Amino acid sequence: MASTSSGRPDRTKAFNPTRMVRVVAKIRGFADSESSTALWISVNKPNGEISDSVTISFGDSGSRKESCEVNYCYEQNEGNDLIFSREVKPLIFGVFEGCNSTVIACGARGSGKTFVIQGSDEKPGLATLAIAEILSMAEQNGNMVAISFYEVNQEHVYDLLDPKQPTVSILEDKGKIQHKGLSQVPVKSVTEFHKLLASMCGSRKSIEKIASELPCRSHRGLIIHLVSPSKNDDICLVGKMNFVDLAGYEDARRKSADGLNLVESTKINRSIYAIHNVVYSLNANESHVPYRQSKLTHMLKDSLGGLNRILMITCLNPSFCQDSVYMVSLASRSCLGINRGAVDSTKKAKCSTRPMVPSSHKKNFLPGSVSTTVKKRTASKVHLSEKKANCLACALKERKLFDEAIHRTTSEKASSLPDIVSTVEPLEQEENFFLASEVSLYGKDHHEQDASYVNGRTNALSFAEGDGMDKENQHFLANEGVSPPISSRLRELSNLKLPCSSTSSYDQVFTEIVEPKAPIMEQSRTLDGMKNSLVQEYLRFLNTADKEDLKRVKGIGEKRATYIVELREESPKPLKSLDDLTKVGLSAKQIKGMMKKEAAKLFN
Ligand SMILES: Nc1ncnc2c1ncn2[C@@H]1O[C@H](COP(=O)(O)OP(=O)(O)OP(=O)(O)O)[C@@H](O)[C@H]1O
Repeated sequence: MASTSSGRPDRTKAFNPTRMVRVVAKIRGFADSESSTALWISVNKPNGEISDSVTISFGDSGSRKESCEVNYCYEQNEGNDLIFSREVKPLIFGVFEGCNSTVIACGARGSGKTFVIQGSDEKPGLATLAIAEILSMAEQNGNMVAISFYEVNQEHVYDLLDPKQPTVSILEDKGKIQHKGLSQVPVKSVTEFHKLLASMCGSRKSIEKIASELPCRSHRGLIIHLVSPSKNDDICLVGKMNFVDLAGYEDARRKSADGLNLVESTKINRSIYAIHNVVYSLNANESHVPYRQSKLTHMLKDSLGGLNRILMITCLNPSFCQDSVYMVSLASRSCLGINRGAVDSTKKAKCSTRPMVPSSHKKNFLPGSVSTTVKKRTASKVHLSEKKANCLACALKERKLFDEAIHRTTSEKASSLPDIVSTVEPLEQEENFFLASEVSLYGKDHHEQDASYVNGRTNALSFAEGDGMDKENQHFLANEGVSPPISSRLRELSNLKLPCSSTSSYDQVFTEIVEPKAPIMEQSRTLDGMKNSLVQEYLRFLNTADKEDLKRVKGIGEKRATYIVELREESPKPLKSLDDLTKVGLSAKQIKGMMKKEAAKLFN
């Protein structure tokens, strides 16, 4: 352990001033029940163990290869103890200096998150190893240690150490975050820590049966609070170490193994996107960090920004899993900014060490993009029965702490139900929002539909708002605003020298060079193909883009963009052909005009 002569940790070894976020991957070992098939993941570590950036590729040599970059990747044979000594121990030194750290395990379902964070009796996880280390260091330094355990389920936070608490409220006062109703229990030894875990497991038995039949995807967190006496006796520095075992990512459209409905599943995925968005924003030094996009990120706010440290461990299934690829690509996106970052020495101390990525570059750098839309929603728009159903599921849902502990009995849950139903926390009341995440990279088609379910409104906007749209109609042909990505793409395609109509360029190219056997048929077939592909691309964009991107398309203003987003609640792909654009109030003439404008050569 690095420490100064006074016994305090050596800060210089704990901090790398240019790195706030580190993203590593861990390929899980095979579980006993699995047959060890050929691995579909390969890792390229250009500098071996000291590589600061490694490439992970997916698929065997014969199939499609996708790849992405992370800071490091731990392979199957590399255990929690190695990850602990290389990744977590340095963070612990920071905690003793009053600097918070957060270790987040993310990944698809069954990718080994719990195994990494909690581990097993024989192979303790990172949280267990950390508490042992922190307690030992605390003893030497005369610090006090306390812990909190919580679960975030469907945007409700539950105290796992106190079953009587209905929900934990996240309050913010001048940037300071309070977890109202979350207990902190002092811990003096690892044995005490294990006893606490065991006591939580005790209440599991009575409800195990019910719990096994109920939804069980949730985020689990451990906070290790450290109170350090400073040189100045009257001031205590408090450092926090967080461990978060995120709910497993699962494509919301697939039938959930634990009976979650689409809304519940989408909500979980949104909160997973939210934490990635926060990490990305911090990493990219964005002026606005979207902490309030989910309960978990709001809760962790004071452990994520500033000089605090984040270790994101993206867990990978050893057998093929598209969700795993998707998750690691999200995590990779968060870490790309690190490698391209530069220190902005003009910023204040708190920010000066954060990597800077010019905002104009951010989108271009990234292999994928996650765009977010925060939408305020009033309580009245939530159907009460749906809300009750969700609350019921939340209240009855039980899961072990890092998969072992259950904190409430059925009767306690039942008795707390009215509270839960009637309790709307300030955040939810005022900012009951939805995070729309649109992600494109691997498995794009497969996953992007989550974005389509982002808006909880069940009633489609009526054409009473048509006035506004009419204005948009009048406006759009004259509007020569900023071209959205789709426009550029359409133009790019339409600018190809294609056998489309009797344009001079086509005539020149084809009359001079080619002697077509059946020119007219060939030409019209190619033309139709191109037209069709442009139309499909355009429709796909309309079916998936977020509101802000939609608004950048000519002919689509605030009202129409809102309406398109709302249409998606009823069907993930409401616009299947150009004719369907009439659903959003565009006339056939306008549609033709719009397509002509974008791809004139094809639509003449
Ligand atoms: N390194 C490993 N070696 C052997 N088995 C492992 C390893 N990591 C995980 N497993 C096993 O794989 C299974 C899934 O692991 P785990 O429960 O940690 O995944 P998870 O990502 O937390 O799942 P979920 O998303 O459902 O919460 C478990 O049976 C676990 O014991």
